[in-house]
Amino acid sequence: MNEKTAPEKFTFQAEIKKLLDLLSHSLYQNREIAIRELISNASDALDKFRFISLTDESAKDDQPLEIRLEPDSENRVLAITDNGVGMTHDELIENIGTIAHSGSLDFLSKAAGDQKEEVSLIGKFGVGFYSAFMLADKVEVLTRSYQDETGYKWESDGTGSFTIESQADLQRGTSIRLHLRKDLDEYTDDTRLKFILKKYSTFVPYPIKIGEELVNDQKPIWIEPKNQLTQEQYDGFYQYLAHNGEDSARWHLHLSSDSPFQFHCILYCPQNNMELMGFGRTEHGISLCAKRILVQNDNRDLLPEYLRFLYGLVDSADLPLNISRESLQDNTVFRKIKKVLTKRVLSHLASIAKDDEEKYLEFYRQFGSVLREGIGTDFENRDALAKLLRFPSSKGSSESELFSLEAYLERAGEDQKQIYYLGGNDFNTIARNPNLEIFRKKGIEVFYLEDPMDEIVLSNLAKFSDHDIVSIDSSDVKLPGEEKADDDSEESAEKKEETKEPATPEFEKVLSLFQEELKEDVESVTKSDRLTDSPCCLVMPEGAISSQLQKVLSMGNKDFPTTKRILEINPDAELIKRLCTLSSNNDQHAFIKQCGRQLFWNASLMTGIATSPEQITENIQSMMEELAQKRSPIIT
Ligand SMILES: Nc1ncnc2c1ncn2[C@@H]1O[C@H](COP(=O)(O)OP(=O)(O)OP(=O)(O)O)[C@@H](O)[C@H]1O
Repeated sequence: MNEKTAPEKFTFQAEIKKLLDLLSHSLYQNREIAIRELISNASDALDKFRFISLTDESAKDDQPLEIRLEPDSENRVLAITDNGVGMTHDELIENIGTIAHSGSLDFLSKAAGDQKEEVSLIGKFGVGFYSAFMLADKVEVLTRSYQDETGYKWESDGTGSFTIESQADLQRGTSIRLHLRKDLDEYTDDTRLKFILKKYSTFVPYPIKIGEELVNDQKPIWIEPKNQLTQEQYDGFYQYLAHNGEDSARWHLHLSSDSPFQFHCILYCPQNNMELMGFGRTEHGISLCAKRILVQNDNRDLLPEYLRFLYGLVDSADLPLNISRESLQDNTVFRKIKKVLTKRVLSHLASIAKDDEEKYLEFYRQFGSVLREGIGTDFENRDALAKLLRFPSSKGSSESELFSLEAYLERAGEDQKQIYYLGGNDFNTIARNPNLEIFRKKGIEVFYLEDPMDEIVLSNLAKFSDHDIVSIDSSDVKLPGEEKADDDSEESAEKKEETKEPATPEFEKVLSLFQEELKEDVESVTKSDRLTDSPCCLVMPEGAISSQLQKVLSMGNKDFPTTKRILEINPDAELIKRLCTLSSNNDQHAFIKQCGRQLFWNASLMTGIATSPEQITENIQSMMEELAQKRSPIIT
């Protein structure tokens, strides 16, 4: 099918039309990144071809893989050409007629609104190719796939449609021909182009030529000794790998090893966590090379999921070149490299924390939400990960002051055998929770967990440095000193009972009236040892999960069985003392029950589990009416 056919005409998706409009009219501040995007696509196409030719004998040829820039100032055309995989007819339609990532348009519309540097993130969202229209008012793509005899020409002026027609005599690969916009003649100027290439594409691992002149040195910096590399070189390589608009990484880790297996590696931690910015789960992987040859550019198995935010490259002479993705995971060297990298990253984080806690916290505020996932998945490195966790606590003044489990234990008394936490909607609400009263009185620190994921992480961890980690809204929480009596012997249980003040018959009566009123709603009503001021609080029965966790789990599943709480009553609270004095009078029992119900509702409101606002308001109103009647018995 070599004879010329009539061009087929296609209309761009509506989304793409909007995108093209934005790219050509609004996002003009940093047009040079379009060159970077097109070079990056060319480099990807060369990677793909190199990988295919490793396993497919028929694809091999002697042509050196390279990228060429051909400026034609007379016709004001710049061509960017590669001899990579090329595209078939269907690939052309599929790859450059649809948007890969649905969020990209929204993002770009916002970026166009404030003209900020976010526009340099274009490449992240699969709109790389379309940036060609920032430079050109007509773009031609001449391409022939390595699998095809026929080549094709794609053409568009970026307004609403594109055409595709077959094209004879094309070499394998792709040539993007940019018909430059008015006033953009500089993009046919060699010096200007060299400047742009040096800025963005130094580390592209293929020769980039302008005419016959080589303009990048493709130096594999990862095999160089660390002390011979400059920060600029590390930054440049980071920009090349990450493509995220950041000038430099938060930190990098350069590792080299010769035995028991050989590998070189540079890992970079970005400044920002894109997941926090609402871009969904991070999808990029690590570039994997065997003897400097790229085997995969987005390997996601080389690091555990909870380190997915890292960018980097790993090169090992001990890895086979032509190995499938699946069997790579079973490869012994691959698995060992993964193990070493994980340990080294965690120890690097520990050393940052040791040297400069504030710097570590800056990292943790960005990536802690991803890192902590490891507690539930990486049992081998659990201890190291646990030391890297940080949480707000009663020692801080807001949710942004974070503390480690180790620092917590350093402050705890010697007789404290448990680590305490309390979950809740936000820092201030947690701080007002009556369950904390005894802890505050005794000066015992409690972690305040406003993020339910933190609670899942801590209940998953369960123990740290021989200390049980417990939620203080559990009925079996032990205060320091109490644990000693917790050896199940009857003798010690009796002693414990003896030290408690016996409940008065009046108080017992109040409890039994409350119990009668609330028998459907609570597990039991008991005397509290943890309250100092408030009249009551709700706690979870022994062994049950915490209130906050229960709330989160029932949000995801309406049928999740709710555990009935225990209502603890403080005999020293003013209100309770007064109810005790009324308890011998049978006529007052209905009122005591009404108070018991309202106290239960109040505690439910504090815990964020109240479900019947209309009943709560009705009850308060009827009590108010009664009070008002006493104050003003006659209506005039
Ligand atoms: N020079 C090229 N050779 C072969 N295929 C190409 C070339 N340029 C683009 N493509 C194809 O077009 C697709 C879309 O390119 P585009 O730059 O818009 O997004 P992307 O490269 O997939 O995403 P990103 O820019 O985030 O890397 C590519 O995935 C690739 O399949």
